[in-house]
Amino acid sequence: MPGDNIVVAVRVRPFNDREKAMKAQLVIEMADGKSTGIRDPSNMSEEPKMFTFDHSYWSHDGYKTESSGYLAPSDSKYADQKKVFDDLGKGVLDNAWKGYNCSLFAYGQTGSGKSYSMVGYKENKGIVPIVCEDLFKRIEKNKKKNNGTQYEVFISMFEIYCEKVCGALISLKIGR
Ligand SMILES: Nc1ncnc2c1ncn2[C@@H]1O[C@H](COP(=O)(O)OP(=O)(O)OP(=O)(O)O)[C@@H](O)[C@H]1O
Repeated sequence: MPGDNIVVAVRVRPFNDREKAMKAQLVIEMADGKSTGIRDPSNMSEEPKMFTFDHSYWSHDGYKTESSGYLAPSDSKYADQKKVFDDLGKGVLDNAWKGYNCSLFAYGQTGSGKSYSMVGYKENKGIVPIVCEDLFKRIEKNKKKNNGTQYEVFISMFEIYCEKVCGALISLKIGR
């Protein structure tokens, strides 16, 4: 979001096969795109504990799989990859163009959906590839307009796993 220094968002993904097989109970609710409620699974009738974020993305259900494989909203509540990019990625890109250093940080337990939101899978591209595509498209467009302008793009990507920091762009032979 341009103008904001820090934007915090949470996203709830669909149940995976393991969770479905164990008949996992849904304890999260998101009513208005900002608030996230968490219920105590041992006492579902109790009021949920409420938290407010810049964005609370409901991606648990309310989607259809298009023939391309893209998960598109079938319900207005569902936040697809485009919505997440429009809200979070576009601001990063706009600020990068203004010359600010920008960071995206995803946090969550294993399998919670960090890679899905950040990088994405196949047709469901995440924030990083869409930002890169848009960035290089805009560079190409500007290059045509301003003859001779040189552009340099620097990017770094890290994974912090079990408190160890690994460069995510280095060769697999050198890294993990
Ligand atoms: N919003 C979503 N919609 C549909 N599927 C999702 C969503 N988020 C995650 N998934 C699916 O859940 C699984 C786990 O997601 P992902 O790989 O992004 O987790 P992760 O947090 O990066 O895990 P790890 O820390 O182990 O790398 C994947 O199969 C992914 O496709």
